[in-house]
Amino acid sequence: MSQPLYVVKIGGNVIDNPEACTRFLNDFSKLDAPKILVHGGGKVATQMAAKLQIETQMVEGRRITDKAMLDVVTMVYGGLVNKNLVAQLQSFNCNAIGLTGADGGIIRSVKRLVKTIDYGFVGDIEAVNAKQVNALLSSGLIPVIAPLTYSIEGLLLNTNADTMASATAVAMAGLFEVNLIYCFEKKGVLSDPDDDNAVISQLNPTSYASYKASGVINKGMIPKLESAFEALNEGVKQVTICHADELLAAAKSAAGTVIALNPIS
Ligand SMILES: Nc1ncnc2c1ncn2[C@@H]1O[C@H](COP(=O)(O)OP(=O)(O)O)[C@@H](O)[C@H]1O
Ligand SMILES: CC(=O)N[C@@H](CCC(=O)OP(=O)(O)O)C(=O)O
Repeated sequence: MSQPLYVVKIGGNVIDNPEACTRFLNDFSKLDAPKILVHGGGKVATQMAAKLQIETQMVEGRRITDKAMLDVVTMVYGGLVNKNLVAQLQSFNCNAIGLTGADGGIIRSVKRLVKTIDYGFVGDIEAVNAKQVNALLSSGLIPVIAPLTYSIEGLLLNTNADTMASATAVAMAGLFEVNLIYCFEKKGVLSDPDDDNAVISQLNPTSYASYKASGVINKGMIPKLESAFEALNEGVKQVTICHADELLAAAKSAAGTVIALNPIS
């Protein structure tokens, strides 16, 4: 059996809350296996853009990214957020190295082309260089990956952080037994968006389709779940969506929503 690897994604609402973010990073540093952190930061980018009088527009969980917005997200994700996470992890004895998908050529994408919507500088992931990521892990470093990728034409592209985590988990599944954990500010996927305790303990494609059709699952939860199912379909061993304070319990399948391809008996 191959070695375990955690791929953990932390969302923007937690990053925007300094105390919650510090608690999460402390727990992340305690995960007792090789690990990778993929971060978002959408909320911070929206706030920074507003300060610069740049309006944010999201379509189906993705940010419309013109050149001005690309400059904002590059500064916020690749700089401010990524480097602060790395510095804090160092204080927890976790030797983190901050990277965008362009660094070390780890995540390549193509400019997103959708006939009806011009997303601008947004990337759809094409390839993850698992060998390069593994070289970092082998030298004892903990990769902390910002949601920016590169194209073969040399563009830097804004890329949904949930799909970055899923694609990274899938690529690493060839080398490790991967446990993918999405952490955010709710206790899991909720059956009632107004009740923070209404956690769905297991979600499969059939129950997902029905919650989505009824509007219970919406917005940013859609790319998160679609990338979660894709990860399982492509060899990732376990996928969980949980509160950032419950990472260590979720790592033992004891918290959050477990995503499954078939109903779990
Ligand atoms: N059924 C649901 N359960 C939990 N959250 C949901 C649900 N449907 C929609 N959401 C929304 O999805 C958001 C998470 O998506 P997103 O904002 O992209 O998170 P992240 O910051 O982790 O990337 C939650 O903050 C919540 O508002
Ligand atoms: C293309 C696209 O939408 N990119 C995302 C990347 C950040 C992200 O995904 O952040 P969260 O995980 O905090 O939502 C964005 O700019 O919002």
